[in-house]
Amino acid sequence: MRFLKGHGTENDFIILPDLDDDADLSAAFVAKICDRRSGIGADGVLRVARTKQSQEVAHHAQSAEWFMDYRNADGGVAEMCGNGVRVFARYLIDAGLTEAAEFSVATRGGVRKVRVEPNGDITVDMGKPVVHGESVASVGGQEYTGLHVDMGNPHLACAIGDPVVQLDLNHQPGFDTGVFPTGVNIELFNPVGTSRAVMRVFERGSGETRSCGTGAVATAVAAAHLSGDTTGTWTVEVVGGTLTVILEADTSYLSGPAVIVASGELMLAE
Ligand SMILES: N[C@@H](CCC[C@H](N)C(=O)O)C(=O)O
Repeated sequence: MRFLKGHGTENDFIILPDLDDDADLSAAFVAKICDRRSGIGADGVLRVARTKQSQEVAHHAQSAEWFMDYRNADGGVAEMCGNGVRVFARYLIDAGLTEAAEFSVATRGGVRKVRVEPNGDITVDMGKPVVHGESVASVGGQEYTGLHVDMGNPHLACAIGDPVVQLDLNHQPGFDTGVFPTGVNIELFNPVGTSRAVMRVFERGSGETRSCGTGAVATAVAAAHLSGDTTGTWTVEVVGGTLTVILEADTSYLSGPAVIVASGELMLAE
């Protein structure tokens, strides 16, 4: 099986072109190839399939030719991945599977519009974030209150006073399983002024990653919320780089770099 490797602000993915939707990826196989010692190593897998041939999203075939089938590093399925969509778009362009500068990608969380910027960055229309209220995460014995934001996938974005660089994110943070029965992506951030945040993230199914696109938007929403705002432009600094988030009344945008760094033949079998 052919694979490629790419990343968006160091949120890294294995890309599996499966254009006719023939592969049946097991969770164990995904976990095996994402293992950083015995596999290729990645935060997740982006399987590329034709929307019309993928039963679970075939109803989106009129709006988007390609389906991003996203899997976390533990093999679990997720609805959306913001950096994943950007890297997926970069792959479609590089592989000549699309020639347009603006196109749509189908995900389990809905159809996402993508645009290539003149500087090569890729912007995704992430849709309208849905704010559900507050909940609590616990990290290293400390409890942090945050905002529950739905970006197609679940997030708890917590503004904290302690410097995020000092957090130990080697272990699963605690969270309210009554509020998040299928797990949650937890962002911890330090607001800097009125339009910047420094963020770390512990992703559902992948552990601490160096960036998370849906998490960056959730962080911008939570940061804006602190000052009673719902719109504005935010710079979100993650461990692996910098993302720009624009919050509008009806939608949100995520922008940043996305690159393909390698391709090869996978020797590991299902
Ligand atoms: N890294 C992603 C989010 C990937 C999915 C997430 N771990 C989940 O389970 O919801 C991003 O860039 O948004």
